[in-house]
Amino acid sequence: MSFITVNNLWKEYGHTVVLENLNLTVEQGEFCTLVGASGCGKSTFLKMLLGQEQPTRGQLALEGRDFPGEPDRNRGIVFQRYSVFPHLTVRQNVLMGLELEQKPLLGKLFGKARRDALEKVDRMIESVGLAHAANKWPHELSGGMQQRLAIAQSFIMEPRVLLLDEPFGALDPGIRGDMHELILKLWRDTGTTIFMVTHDLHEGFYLGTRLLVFDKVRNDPQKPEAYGATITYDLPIGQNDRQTYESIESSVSETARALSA
Ligand SMILES: Nc1ncnc2c1ncn2[C@@H]1O[C@H](COP(=O)(O)OP(=O)(O)OP(=O)(O)O)[C@@H](O)[C@H]1O
Repeated sequence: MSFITVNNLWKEYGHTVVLENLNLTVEQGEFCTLVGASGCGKSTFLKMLLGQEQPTRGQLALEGRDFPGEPDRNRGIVFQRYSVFPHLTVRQNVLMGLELEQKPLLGKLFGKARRDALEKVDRMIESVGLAHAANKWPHELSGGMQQRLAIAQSFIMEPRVLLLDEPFGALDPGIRGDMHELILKLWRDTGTTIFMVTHDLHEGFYLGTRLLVFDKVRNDPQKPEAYGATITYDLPIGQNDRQTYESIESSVSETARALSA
């Protein structure tokens, strides 16, 4: 049995078909990168994996059972825009998830439980390269550092599935390279299954283990909402040639033009 099974999955909003007939199996520990034209439903797919949206039709299974319909601690998400708490320091931001999990009502840990949690927090902060900034406030951090913090917040919860929605999209190209190394290191250390959306086809072509291209195979210019996107390429990373890259780039650009027309 596969870790994640997607079987003839559809997502519609009213009369708009966003995703159609998605079929996919993903094993535990894979790192899938999702690319595709803007509006092709990549974030919608992540939301279904998170439990924030439900499929209209088809099956989405985790270890053979329907995905839990609500977000839970097994699934974490990092967005492009920093999602940290502005009124908490770096250390408090990372501690927060553990406190809420262990003490959902009080939101505070005490004594040994707090010391143990803080040890874990400090190890995590160190591993994302923020040890020197542990007591700083989010507004004192650069964009890259805030994103490191958001990543630490997610990994501290040890999610089995981590969803990254364009996590590096707002960062300078120089910083993105460092972030790629960071996410690959954390992924290797933890074995978390990752789905990462990116608009950068280059990024999709080398980061992780597998590239999934979301694209429309049918399009009616008179009724653009009639057909959704599906997975048109499912390729192992590192085994792709120039020609494949160019044909993906050209078909994604064509869909992007059609969607923005
Ligand atoms: N809650 C909603 N209600 C109605 N339509 C929605 C809703 N959420 C998303 N959509 C529509 O679904 C389509 C896909 O959106 P989605 O954000 O998943 O695309 P995307 O591929 O992630 O785009 P981008 O790359 O720009 O983030 C869009 O046309 C969007 O307007």
